[in-house]
Amino acid sequence: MEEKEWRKEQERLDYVSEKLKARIAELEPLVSELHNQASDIRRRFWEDVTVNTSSEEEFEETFYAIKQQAALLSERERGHKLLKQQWKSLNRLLPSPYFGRIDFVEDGQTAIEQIYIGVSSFVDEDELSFLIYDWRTPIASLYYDHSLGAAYYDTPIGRITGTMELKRQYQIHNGQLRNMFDASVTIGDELLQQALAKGADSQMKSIVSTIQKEQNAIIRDDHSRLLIVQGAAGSGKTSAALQRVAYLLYKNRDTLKADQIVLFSPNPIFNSYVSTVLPELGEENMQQTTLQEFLEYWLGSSLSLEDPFDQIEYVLTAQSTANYEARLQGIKYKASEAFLQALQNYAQWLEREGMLFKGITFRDRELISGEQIRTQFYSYDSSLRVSNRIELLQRWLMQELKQLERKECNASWVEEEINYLDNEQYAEVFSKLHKEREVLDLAEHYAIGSEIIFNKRREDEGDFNFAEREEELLKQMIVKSSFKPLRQGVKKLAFIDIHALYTQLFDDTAAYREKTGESELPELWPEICQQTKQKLDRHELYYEDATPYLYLKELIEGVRTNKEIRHVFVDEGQDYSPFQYEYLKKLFPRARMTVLGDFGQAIYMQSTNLQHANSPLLRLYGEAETSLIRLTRSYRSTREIVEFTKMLLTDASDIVPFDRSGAKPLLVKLAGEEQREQRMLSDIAALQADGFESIAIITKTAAESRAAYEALQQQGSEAVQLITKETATFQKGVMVIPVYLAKGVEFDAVLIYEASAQAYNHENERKLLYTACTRAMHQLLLYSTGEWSPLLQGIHPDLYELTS
Ligand SMILES: Nc1ncnc2c1ncn2[C@@H]1O[C@H](COP(=O)(O)OP(=O)(O)OP(=O)(O)O)[C@@H](O)[C@H]1O
Repeated sequence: MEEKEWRKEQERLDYVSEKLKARIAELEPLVSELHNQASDIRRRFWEDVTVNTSSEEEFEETFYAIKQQAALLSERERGHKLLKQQWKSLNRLLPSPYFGRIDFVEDGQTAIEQIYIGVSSFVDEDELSFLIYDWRTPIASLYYDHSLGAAYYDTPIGRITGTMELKRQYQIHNGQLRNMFDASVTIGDELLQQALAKGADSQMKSIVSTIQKEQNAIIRDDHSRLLIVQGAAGSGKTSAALQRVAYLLYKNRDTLKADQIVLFSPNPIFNSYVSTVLPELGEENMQQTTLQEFLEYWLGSSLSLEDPFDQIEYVLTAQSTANYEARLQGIKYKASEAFLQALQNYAQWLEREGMLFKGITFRDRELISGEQIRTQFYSYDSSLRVSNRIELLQRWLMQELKQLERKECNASWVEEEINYLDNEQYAEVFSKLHKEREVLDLAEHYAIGSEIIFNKRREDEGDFNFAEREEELLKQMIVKSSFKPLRQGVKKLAFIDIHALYTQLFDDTAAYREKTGESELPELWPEICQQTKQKLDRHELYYEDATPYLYLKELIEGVRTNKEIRHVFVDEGQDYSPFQYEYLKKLFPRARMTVLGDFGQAIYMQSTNLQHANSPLLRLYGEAETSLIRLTRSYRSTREIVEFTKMLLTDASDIVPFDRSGAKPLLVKLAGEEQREQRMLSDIAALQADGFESIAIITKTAAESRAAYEALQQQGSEAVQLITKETATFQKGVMVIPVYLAKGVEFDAVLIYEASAQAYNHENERKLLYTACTRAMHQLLLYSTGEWSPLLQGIHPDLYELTS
């Protein structure tokens, strides 16, 4: 029976492969023909239109000929692009046309429908029979959501119910059936087992053939304004997010383009790690950025911004420096909703008083003083919002500048400057004069006419005084170009002194309370104020100040929104502050948001709990518009690693390992650093001999990474890469990496460089250690040159091996 089934399936596969090949062969000449046609049109564009502007009619004709030619070209180019896409997607299908099948009988029908599912649809010549269904079609969701028996799927016209009689998975390589499983309950664990047993890669892979039911709910969520996913380490949050992007692009293909989706990722390495998933699924990549990149862009070059990596490095290493405690309190407070509210109140206070403007100066003269601007600002109707008044102010300043510019033409420096003009500038004035002269010529005909008709003497030719006019124009030109930066400054609202407005918030406690109405302040507020001001005075900004600074800027200047973006994805969402979420919401008013994260990995001080009953995230869009999905099953690591790592968390009872077995984590105790380095190198050699290609030595900080890298090199290791915050991509191999840069990424084996009490001693280091250990897929080794970290001491000895 089984052999017969296998043969039948191989026959169908051969049939579909032949069809695919035939269609590819059919398309190939069309693709290249359209390509040739388009290049031909482009090449001969100007040969085929006769440009004639001698009369209005000829001109019109030329205009339409060009328009027609351009339309023809764009139609051919569009046609070519479409066919090429089809051709590409067929070629993508060819080696492995589908990965699943379901047999479904709709209620009230007798016929069994066989649905084969692949990465894109393929329809037979009759244009009706689907030989392959795209995994994103409504019917394909049956495959992910149901097991045998009663099943249903939702379509735009309603729910279809029926019975699923068969669910089958295939492994197909190069058109050959390699494996076939009939699944019953979940999507065959066999395929998943095989997928998870594979080695780590420097690029993430798509999970399309093994998407799990709870992940499918994330991928296909169509209704939430905000979708929050709280998922354990390795539960497939990032994978599901990328599949979701592909789904959204498919479902809304007529209205949504890839560049209307933006993904905020934790670091540049992660960007390159995930960049191949969507192309693998035949879709274009969405926009990817980090919050840092984004903040830097909006802050411009006037301030130098600390990055989150330097901030965490400070938090982890600067315990003994002065004001450390104040900085920590500052980081926390500036991330809070309370500070957000304080800034909103401050903006209201500024409606009445306290606005600060920079005067407009020109050649060391103050043309318009800050005080004048302020008086003008407060002269506007006080019921107008600050941002509206700023708009009025901007117009007023432009007018003022226009008048001042006119006056400035008579200044003595302008006359002097005329002598230094270069030829080009003269030529420009000359051509302008010439144009005026032409206008004059035209006017001449008119003047002769009117002289005769009205019997009135026209103005003398000599009335047009070239020399005088030339000087006047030259002066205007000089002043205009010197005023250009002033006008640009007004356009960019440079006259608002945001720097001083933000700084004055930190003047003293009483003033802060008065301006913001804030009552609860961090205990060390005076120190926080001092620190913040010192930094601002150096034209630098702490990372925790960046978003509030920009937020205040937006409150005053009016929000600079991006209405193009329809979907915002935030990965490692626990690392963003409530403040930052509020900011993102404001910036992308037309976007839906998907936030994926794990509070167990919240290593930054500004973290947000994603699922807590009073999580600020739940309030962001209101609970009615928010959905929360929890993922508890962890796919990345072996059962042994998950059982061990979950004990590192205080509340991890609901993390469930996927049933894949491997070696227990190994704790290696060593007498000193040199021994540790030697032992590590020999362990790495053994791991490589076992076939593990991607191995990470994870350290707590960047400083420790550098030290580890140097120590290992001294011990003779050559092929180790050091990963720093500047590293944009990584190759397979052995690398040393600080834990916060390894976020979101995974390795075959992870070696924790130093897991002693000296390295991980405090509660706030728990999540760091957890994040580091959960990067391991197959093997986890921890080293210590001293007492074991107290965070490890509570773990039951059965869950690991101990050696020295
Ligand atoms: N349904 C699935 N089928 C196959 N592999 C899966 C599936 N779900 C997750 N995985 C694999 O598990 C690993 C972890 O997935 P992913 O990185 O998406 O998890 P995550 O929740 O974002 O992890 P973390 O929060 O720890 O960064 C990846 O190797 C991914 O391919």
